[in-house]
Amino acid sequence: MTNRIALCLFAAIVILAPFIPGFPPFWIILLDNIGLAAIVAMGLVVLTGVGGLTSFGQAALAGFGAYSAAVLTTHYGWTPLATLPVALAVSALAALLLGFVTVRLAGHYLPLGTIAWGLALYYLFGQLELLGRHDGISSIPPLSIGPISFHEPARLHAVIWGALLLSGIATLNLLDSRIGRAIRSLRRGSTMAGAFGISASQAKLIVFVYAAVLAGLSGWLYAFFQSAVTPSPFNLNAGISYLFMAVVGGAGQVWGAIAGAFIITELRDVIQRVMPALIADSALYEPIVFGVLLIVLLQVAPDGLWPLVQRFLPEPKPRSVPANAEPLAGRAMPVARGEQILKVSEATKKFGGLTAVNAVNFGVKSGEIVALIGPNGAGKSTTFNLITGVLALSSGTVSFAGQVISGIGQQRIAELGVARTFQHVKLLPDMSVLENVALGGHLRGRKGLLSALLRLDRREEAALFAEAARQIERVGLAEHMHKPAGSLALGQQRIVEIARALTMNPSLLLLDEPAAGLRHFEKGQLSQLLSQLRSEGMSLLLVEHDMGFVMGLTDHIVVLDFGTKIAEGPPDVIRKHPAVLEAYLGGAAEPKPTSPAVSGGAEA
Ligand SMILES: Nc1ncnc2c1ncn2[C@@H]1O[C@H](COP(=O)(O)OP(=O)(O)OP(=O)(O)O)[C@@H](O)[C@H]1O
Repeated sequence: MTNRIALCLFAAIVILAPFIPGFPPFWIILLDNIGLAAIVAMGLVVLTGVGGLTSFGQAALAGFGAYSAAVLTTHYGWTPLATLPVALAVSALAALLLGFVTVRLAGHYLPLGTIAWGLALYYLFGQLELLGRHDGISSIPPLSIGPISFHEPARLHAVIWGALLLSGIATLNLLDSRIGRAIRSLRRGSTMAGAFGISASQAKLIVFVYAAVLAGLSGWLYAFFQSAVTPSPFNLNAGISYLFMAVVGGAGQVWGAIAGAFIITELRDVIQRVMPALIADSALYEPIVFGVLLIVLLQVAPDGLWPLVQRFLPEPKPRSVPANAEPLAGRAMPVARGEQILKVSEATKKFGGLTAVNAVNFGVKSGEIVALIGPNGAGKSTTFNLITGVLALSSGTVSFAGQVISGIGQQRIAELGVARTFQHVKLLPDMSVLENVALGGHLRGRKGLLSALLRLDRREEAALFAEAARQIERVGLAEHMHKPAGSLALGQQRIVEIARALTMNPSLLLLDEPAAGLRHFEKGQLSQLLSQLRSEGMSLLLVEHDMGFVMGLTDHIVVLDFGTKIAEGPPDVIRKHPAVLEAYLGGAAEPKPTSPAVSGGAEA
């Protein structure tokens, strides 16, 4: 059973529950509170659980939805339904404005930022005359759609859980989309996302607005549920509570939001019912007991409760790879074979007093494999970062296919067709190899948020996954396609990164230590693959410490030492170059082969 069908069945049962004879009205109210909270927590599933952005301010965003409904119906006589688009738009706009400032904050500054505006908005709600100050707004008319009134609890209950169902399906759709993968990539930092043309700040803003719209929807429903709105349900405590729901339930999982909302709401309710029977002045101790129970819960299930439940559920079926998907559009090589595709001119990078790369010049011709070698700390990875736009040059330029690319930004460089792998593998370990590789095709897709939410992106997704599968087969990892990327050996993870980069369909491929961690025969296979790419016209620049691998494969070698180029030329020349021998072994011998030549080239 798919998640969507399970969600529909579950929501249907909950919606129909009040029609069971003898179903206590009090339970309907409890279920409604759970549903309302779960909608907000659903946004946090994507924002915090998937995107890694912690927000304590979601309750305040729900306030925008609630107050929009309250003001427009009571002050201006709008019909309840007409206020819905406004409530969602106001919440989205507020998130957009707050997000512009907040998502740029990194580390603990981000949650602190959300606390700051969460507090500020709560006090604002309590001060504005229009919003009735701390007394709020009462006498909100019951929700109605045309002639149908939802005054009756069972009906409003159906609307709340119907809204939760739609939110859950939209969230599942979002997570299973090109935009969803971009959001997931945020957890590995903006450098990895940027390498595939994903704007981290844009992805953060999207997820921020999405979570705010869900919070706004919950707030809008709350206004009609309570028939009154005051600032207290939108204070910082409520914001913390929503975050707890997402974390306790299992941040990152749609079912986790529902489980978390259920547990926190029910726990609070049980404490409030049981404690007065046990001790006098129980109200004093309730928050303490609640806090202790939460800590115990988090100790027992640090990843949340839903992953514990999942252990008893059948394994989800691996994603099927469409056999007859349309091929993705290709990319013409930007320069003719043999012409210079990459030119690094006087590239210099200073970190404070340290010159990591010092006026380095070299080039890569189309259809050529060039190696950048040098002892540890020579400046190789820094040079990669300068070429791919991760770091800004202190001086000098980098040109790609005749166009200066220094300063144009990581994303634009990726769009031009420069793909890379990383020295320290940057995969999403919980995601399958297939999904990780599909991330590399981000720029080859076009479908945005709306298409993802409405699932109008299936053709494009099929094409992206077919391409990802093709690249995985190409690098020889077909049997691992459906495994979590983190379960593979480190050497294999490096190969997954190559498949991911190839899915971008690059003209220039930069590989940072691709052979590290591979066994002898795997190095042979990798060498064959890279030779094959070269014969297809792709250009490659690689950083590699394995001299046997480098000498047997490359056409040209550039040697750095202490940030300065000390030699360049074909492998035969480099192997005997006195400056290279000096840099590597103090002049005692040739650069030491750490593996035999693997591509039929000369042994180092
Ligand atoms: N962000 C940074 N801030 C300060 N210094 C840095 C930074 N990045 C690199 N360096 C320094 O720049 C020098 C070159 O580092 P780089 O990582 O480019 O070397 P490398 O040749 O790739 O080495 P290795 O083979 O060990 O990976 C080193 O001295 C390193 O400590």
